[in-house]
Amino acid sequence: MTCFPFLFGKRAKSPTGSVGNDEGMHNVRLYTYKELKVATEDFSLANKIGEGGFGSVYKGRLRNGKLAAIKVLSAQSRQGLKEFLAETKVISVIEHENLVQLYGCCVENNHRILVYNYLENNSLAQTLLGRGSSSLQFDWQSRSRICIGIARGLAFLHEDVQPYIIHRDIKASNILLDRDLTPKISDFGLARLVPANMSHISTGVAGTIGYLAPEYAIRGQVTRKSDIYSFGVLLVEIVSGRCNKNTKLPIGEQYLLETAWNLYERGELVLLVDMSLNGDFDAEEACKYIKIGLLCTQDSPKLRPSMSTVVKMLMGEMSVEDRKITKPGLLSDLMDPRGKIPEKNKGSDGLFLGNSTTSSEPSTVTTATFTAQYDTNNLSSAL
Ligand SMILES: Nc1ncnc2c1ncn2[C@@H]1O[C@H](COP(=O)(O)OP(=O)(O)OP(=O)(O)O)[C@@H](O)[C@H]1O
Repeated sequence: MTCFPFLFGKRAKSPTGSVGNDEGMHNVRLYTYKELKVATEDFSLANKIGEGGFGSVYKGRLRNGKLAAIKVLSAQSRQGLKEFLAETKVISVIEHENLVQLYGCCVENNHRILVYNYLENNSLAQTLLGRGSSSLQFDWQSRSRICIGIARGLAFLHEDVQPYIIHRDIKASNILLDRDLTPKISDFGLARLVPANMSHISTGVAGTIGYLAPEYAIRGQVTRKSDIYSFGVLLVEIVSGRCNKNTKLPIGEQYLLETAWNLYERGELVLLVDMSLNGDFDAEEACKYIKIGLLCTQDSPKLRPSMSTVVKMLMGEMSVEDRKITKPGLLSDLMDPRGKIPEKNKGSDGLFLGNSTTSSEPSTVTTATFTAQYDTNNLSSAL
């Protein structure tokens, strides 16, 4: 294995994680294609563990004996060498207990391959929300630990990394679990760096519709607050053990957030807690978590708490009760019965106006890229 040092500027450190080192130097490990080929037994089907939007993922054993998840980026998601290495450098210096560690990459010829720490217990999508396909048991304590861990990882990206990172694709399939069910946020490296003093960046939208904040889904407006919205959806999924949408349920109960809001209004939030816990949970805490989920998904980005506040609320260091909770922003509310977004819900320039106030933080507007992927006039099939 070849190891090349890259020069880095000085980066901040946090008590729970680190970004870079004081010497300003960091090694990005460059793997040869041959080593990764050997590690994955020629990228065999037997070693293929997943397929995502960016390419295929293989399990492999590296020469040093460590297991790795080896993500082979598809031709469409391949960047030029310079950009790829720049991004890899940024990602590989970020270390936190709740983030998947990037070991290094391979850039030989046209190959663009990322090598990550391998997590034994799959994603939350395949386990907790995987409808009995996993033997893992998630009692209330482990769910609570998972929620707090994800919140910490995201708070680290949002508030400790300089310049901060917006994940843009927080969802159950991007939360991997290690042997002890410690959650690790994956794919954060595929987000783009947003310099604190920069107002806009323009890149493709990578989110999954059910987790998207309305302002993101309609205007392609990406801020830390849109990540916080997605986290709120995920939080309610973890407590309820349900996916954000279930078409098998009667109309009116299909959208998890809508159900959560209705139950909140009726003072019956406890009914949303996963029945598979058989009542063995701290009801007050579970309801508090759902309330935090509702706060995170408020229609107005301004009303959503920061991730460090969310961590404090989850840990009981800050009260949720003194916060006014209004109806969450629901994309389904903006559509007419045919699944179209009426003109009145869009701005004069074709952007959604809704009833939200403008986010106070710099945002990313990627409307053109977004509409290329999802027809915003017909979101019902995607929702
Ligand atoms: N570090 C890892 N350790 C173990 N398994 C992993 C790791 N990274 C990815 N996987 C597996 O590969 C699958 C695909 O991952 P990937 O991140 O490419 O796509 P995704 O998150 O499922 O979808 P999308 O690309 O739409 O976000 C995951 O669901 C998981 O099962």
